[in-house]
Amino acid sequence: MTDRIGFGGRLATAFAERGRLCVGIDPHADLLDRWGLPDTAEGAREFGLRVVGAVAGRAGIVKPQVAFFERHGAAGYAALERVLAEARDARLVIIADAKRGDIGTSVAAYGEAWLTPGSPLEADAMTISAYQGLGSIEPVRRQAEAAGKGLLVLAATSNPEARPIQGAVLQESSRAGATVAGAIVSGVSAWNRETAAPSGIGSMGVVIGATVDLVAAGIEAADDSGPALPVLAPGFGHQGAEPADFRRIFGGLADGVIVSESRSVLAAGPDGIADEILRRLDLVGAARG
Ligand SMILES: O=C(O)c1cc(=O)[nH]c(=O)n1[C@@H]1O[C@H](COP(=O)(O)O)[C@@H](O)[C@H]1O
Repeated sequence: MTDRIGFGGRLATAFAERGRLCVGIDPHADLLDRWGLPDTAEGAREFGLRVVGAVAGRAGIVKPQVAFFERHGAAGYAALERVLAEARDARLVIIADAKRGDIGTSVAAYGEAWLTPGSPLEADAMTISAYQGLGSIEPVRRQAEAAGKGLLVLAATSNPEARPIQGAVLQESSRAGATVAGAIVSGVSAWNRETAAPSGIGSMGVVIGATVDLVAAGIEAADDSGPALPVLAPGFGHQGAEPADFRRIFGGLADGVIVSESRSVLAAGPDGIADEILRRLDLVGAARG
């Protein structure tokens, strides 16, 4: 069933009501230890449930990093399903940080897993890579549009090793002369403008690290004729970027920025996380609305 509000609409509501902080759910082994939990699927489940409990009623968006559950095998997936169900019940916007990508027929199976309403792994949006060509993820784009879900396509990631590849300049195609990152941002922006967006934010977005120099990466601000482009922005907190700087960092893309933090929030531990979420929300406070 099509959700008319769509990912962009749910994001706009979350921004207006709870700010734009997204809390990562990354059950690293050392964090589990700090939280007094075992490094097992049960530990990851308990960690995830407690993070969801702390976010609910404070911030509006969570981003489970799938790999930290996947490393526990089938039991890890069962744990993730529980955490996702709890986050859905709490009406949080869920971004599955799955970073999938493949040729069309295979990538569609990923879309079914993460974006199909009723799937045990159902999220509101997923991270995806287009390094097999933007066209390779078209099937997931269609699935997302039909189900009112969102895509966040890796464009310029926060890790410094990404620069030589994501900053490489295209030789052929209609986007010759653009960097890989710039071409992904302009391609996804075009998709975003084509997607019906009843709110001011669209549902097709990108991932750009807050540690990235947008000009050096060849990324131009979206043209402002359509709905804002959702921009999942990790790199705040532990990786060094300051949440309060997000407008300066993202310039013309700032309206769609999701300020994502994992370790900087999670390191507060089970007793401190609720206050830390409120503190980080205050830092991004100017962003509300
Ligand atoms: O897609 C992501 O979320 C992501 C993209 C990126 O460019 N850099 C990046 O760090 N991430 C993820 O964002 C989170 C960052 O975690 P912290 O550095 O602890 O805030 C991790 O879950 C990463 O997998």
